[in-house]
Amino acid sequence: MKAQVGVIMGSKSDWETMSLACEMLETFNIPYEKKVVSAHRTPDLMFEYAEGARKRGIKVIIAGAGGAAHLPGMVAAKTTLPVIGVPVQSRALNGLDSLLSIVQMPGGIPVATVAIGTAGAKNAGLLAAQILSSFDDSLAKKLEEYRLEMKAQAIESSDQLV
Ligand SMILES: Nc1c(C(=O)O)ncn1[C@@H]1O[C@H](COP(=O)(O)O)[C@@H](O)[C@H]1O
Repeated sequence: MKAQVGVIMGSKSDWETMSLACEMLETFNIPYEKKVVSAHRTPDLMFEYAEGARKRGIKVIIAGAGGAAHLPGMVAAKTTLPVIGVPVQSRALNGLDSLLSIVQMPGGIPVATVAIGTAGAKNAGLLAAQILSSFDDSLAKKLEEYRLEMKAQAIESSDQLV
């Protein structure tokens, strides 16, 4: 099936984080593609990817990068698709550098920035699913079920406070 979500990351070393976004997309049976693309190391490929994404049927892009994390913002500059930015936790500055590089976009070029690290990556997958659910009732239903399951687990967890 044709990919609806493009999951890109600055390096293979980001996969440990970005795989959480992919797992979430798999939970909701959303077809996706994954690729290493870097604003710094493969700028031409990044432009090509961003410019061609909509034409190829991609509806949402999830872009993760660490450190000087320019990838999400630069991809957003070259497409009008929604871009979700995942700040990967860096070793030197714990991901604060990644977060600030992604979140402070200039007016006119938005990136929906999630939290640092794996929790952010998981939410990025979920947010992509929620965006797609605006035009897909069966996906909206699956998201409702996911919420109900989470609620039941939270309520049950009280019994485990021993
Ligand atoms: N921030 C970027 C970009 C970019 O923004 O285009 N490309 C690679 N990187 C980041 O460099 C970190 C270290 O990469 P390596 O582990 O390959 O040295 C990764 O977290 C990657 O996202």
